[in-house]
Amino acid sequence: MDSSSEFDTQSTAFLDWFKAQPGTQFHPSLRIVDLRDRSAGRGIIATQDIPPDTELFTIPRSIIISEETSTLAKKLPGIFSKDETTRTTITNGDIDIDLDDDDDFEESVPDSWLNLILILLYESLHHKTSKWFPYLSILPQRSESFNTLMFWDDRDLLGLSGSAIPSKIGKESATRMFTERILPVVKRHSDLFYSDPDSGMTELSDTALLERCHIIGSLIMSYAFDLQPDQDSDSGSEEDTEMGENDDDGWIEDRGDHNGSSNTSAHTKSTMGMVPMADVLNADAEFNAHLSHGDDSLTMTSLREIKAGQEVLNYYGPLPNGELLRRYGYTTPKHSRYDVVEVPWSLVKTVIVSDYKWSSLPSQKGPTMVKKILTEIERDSDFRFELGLDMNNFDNTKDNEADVDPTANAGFILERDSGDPDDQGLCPVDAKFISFPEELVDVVRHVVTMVLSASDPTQTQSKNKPAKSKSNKNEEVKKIKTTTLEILSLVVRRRLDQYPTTIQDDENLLLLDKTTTSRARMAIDVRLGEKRLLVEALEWTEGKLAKYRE
Ligand SMILES: C[S@@+](CC[C@H](N)C(=O)[O-])C[C@H]1O[C@@H](n2cnc3c(N)ncnc32)[C@H](O)[C@@H]1O
Repeated sequence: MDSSSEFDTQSTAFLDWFKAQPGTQFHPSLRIVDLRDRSAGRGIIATQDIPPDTELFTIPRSIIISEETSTLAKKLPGIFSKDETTRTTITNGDIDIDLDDDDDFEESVPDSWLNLILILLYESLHHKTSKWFPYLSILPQRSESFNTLMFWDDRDLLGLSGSAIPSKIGKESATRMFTERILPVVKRHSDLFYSDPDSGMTELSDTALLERCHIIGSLIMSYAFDLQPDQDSDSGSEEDTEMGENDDDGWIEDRGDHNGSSNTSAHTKSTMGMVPMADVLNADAEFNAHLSHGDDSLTMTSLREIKAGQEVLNYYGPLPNGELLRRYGYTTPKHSRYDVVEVPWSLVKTVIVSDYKWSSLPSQKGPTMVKKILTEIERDSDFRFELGLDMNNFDNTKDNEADVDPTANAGFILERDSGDPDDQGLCPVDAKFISFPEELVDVVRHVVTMVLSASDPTQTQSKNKPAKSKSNKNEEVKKIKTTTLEILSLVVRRRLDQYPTTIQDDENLLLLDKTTTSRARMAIDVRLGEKRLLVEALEWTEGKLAKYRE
């Protein structure tokens, strides 16, 4: 059988299996299709126009793979008990494992992500006899099937030089966690995990098991859903929850980050599950379908009319392309509205101390004075807190440095004002850069004020200095503002310099280089999007400066 007919046969077997499960529904105007020609795997399209608010498909909770339905969870109740005695906190790509006093973590792995890895590991080792066999058959099972950053080699990752995204892959911390939390469970219960005589599977080596854990971990990251208890019984307005909006901030995202790289605690009340059919949908920043979580079933509904031939699209959240690539292994033009650039505090400091020409300071003493002011700010924990320099908000690789220098991981995130998608899944307004992060502006302004006043003779001389006139004061405020903007402009330029290629290079590569492989192309999308954001920030800053200079 050639690859395309095998692909279609598996899709058909899966659809037949799905329809045969009690409680499922599948709209007759939908078809599962092969989108591999545009590197999008399987997807679902409408075969006829589908009106808004139509139930596209319904998935009973009984066919979701989760702790509630898994055989393994029933066989090892101790491990899957809700009585949690260990805690895994995931922050910025680093994972702290906080073991119970008796260190008996093996019998109690509470983390919903780890639980689902164990469950899927068990199901994959019992593939042929699993009640989910047709579903498991359409899920990616080999590392070559993934484009998520976890599986990129060093050469692929070179394409992302300059971007902060490679520092968030977290492969080592995931390996450590699998070694400490998954492998001991599998070894202790090898009779269960390798009990399927049809699989012909002998016990896997540690290396092979770890490889499987990475594949399943990545599968969960890009396919699993956070299962909310029952949205319909929420206290919020029913219409809102049905439309998939929560009360405070718009769209509920079905997916958390389960690879340890956002400020997500993996220790949440909701469980995670693999939801057949819902995970056949691809997604984009503009989408036309939404999954709502009912008591007994989950329902995918159309948010607006879906024309015949159009793809049904879900939503993974307001993710920048770098993050979309890391978690899901693809990029789209629409997601670039959410692109971000990280600016480390160390770069801001270099600009303030070495790059910026402080015209009001004597040339020899200047840098020493600026350095002294910065050191005082950094030493004072109140100041650090006030100016946002206590944030360990990115770059998980610098743990040891953080012990010595509490500002080692501090930084700022530049982004556009992008708004939320509306209730039809559309983004009606263009995303625009409208300001630097408040903390960055505050800290630069603070340093500027201190440096300027330290170098102003009227501030440092006598006790009976003359009171400043109003116009002098205005001049002073203007000087602080322009200096702050000039420094910010330099910061952006220096940040741009950190990318080995220019925007023009990248645009030419996209247009001219026909040999560009798909990973190389996605890397260009990420770095180009980030550089375009920086240029927008630069133009915004220069526009402001021009106004002040007038
Ligand atoms: C939940 S699955 C969707 C079904 C998937 N296409 C398949 O063949 O099984 C998520 C994965 O689909 C792919 N995907 C989702 N949306 C996409 C898009 N707009 N363009 C390209 N690939 C997409 C990515 O590989 C992602 O990790």
